[in-house]
Amino acid sequence: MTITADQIGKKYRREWIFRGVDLTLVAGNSYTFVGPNGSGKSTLLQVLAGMQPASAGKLTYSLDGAKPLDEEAWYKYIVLAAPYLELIEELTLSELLAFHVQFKPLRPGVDATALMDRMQLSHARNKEIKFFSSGMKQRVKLGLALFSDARLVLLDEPTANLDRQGAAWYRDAVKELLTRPDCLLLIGSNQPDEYDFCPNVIDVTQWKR
Ligand SMILES: Nc1ncnc2c1ncn2[C@@H]1O[C@H](COP(=O)(O)OP(=O)(O)OP(=O)(O)O)[C@@H](O)[C@H]1O
Repeated sequence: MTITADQIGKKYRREWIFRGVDLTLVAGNSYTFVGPNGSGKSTLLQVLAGMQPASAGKLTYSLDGAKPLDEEAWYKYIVLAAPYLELIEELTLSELLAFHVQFKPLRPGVDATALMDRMQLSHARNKEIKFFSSGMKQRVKLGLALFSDARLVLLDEPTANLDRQGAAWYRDAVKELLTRPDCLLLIGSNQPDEYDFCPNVIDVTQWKR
């Protein structure tokens, strides 16, 4: 998977959040977008994920050097974990995982039982998500992102609401993901310990014009 951004920009009403973004993001690598609150990290991740349309420029996704993918097919390759994305609160954890895998299978060798175990949430399998603590919900979001069979993994504020043990679990899981050469990891963060393993740190304020 390679994502190419050619002069992309995003504006809300008259305000450009970023402009003139040129990027080539290649599988087997991780990239972290940093910048102060309100600088546009989440917006850029959402545009790169195709969840928000760019206001200018062109974004292309291509697989293994082949011709660019149709925009309608992008979602098949993407998982995103972010504080602003909601889980389905009425489902139990078991039901949520069963629902999720209908659309996005888990990585080979990982099933729902193993994933609950990896998330250290087996004890809560029959609890409705609405009764989960904020840290438990964050583990679910990260677990679904890190263990789904997706080529593009986007993590916005990955350790939000996690305790020290949860943050250590995140670091182990994300490092395991980085061993996969077919996977492209994008992170939005203000917390160095969320991305200190990442060699490509990109300040989004350079595109604020
Ligand atoms: N739907 C929207 N309509 C109007 N403005 C928006 C919208 N979404 C975001 N913005 C504005 O875009 C700017 C960038 O917001 P964004 O959430 O991308 O920043 P961020 O760097 O992720 O911030 P934080 O570190 O606080 O999460 C902010 O000024 C925000 O108010």
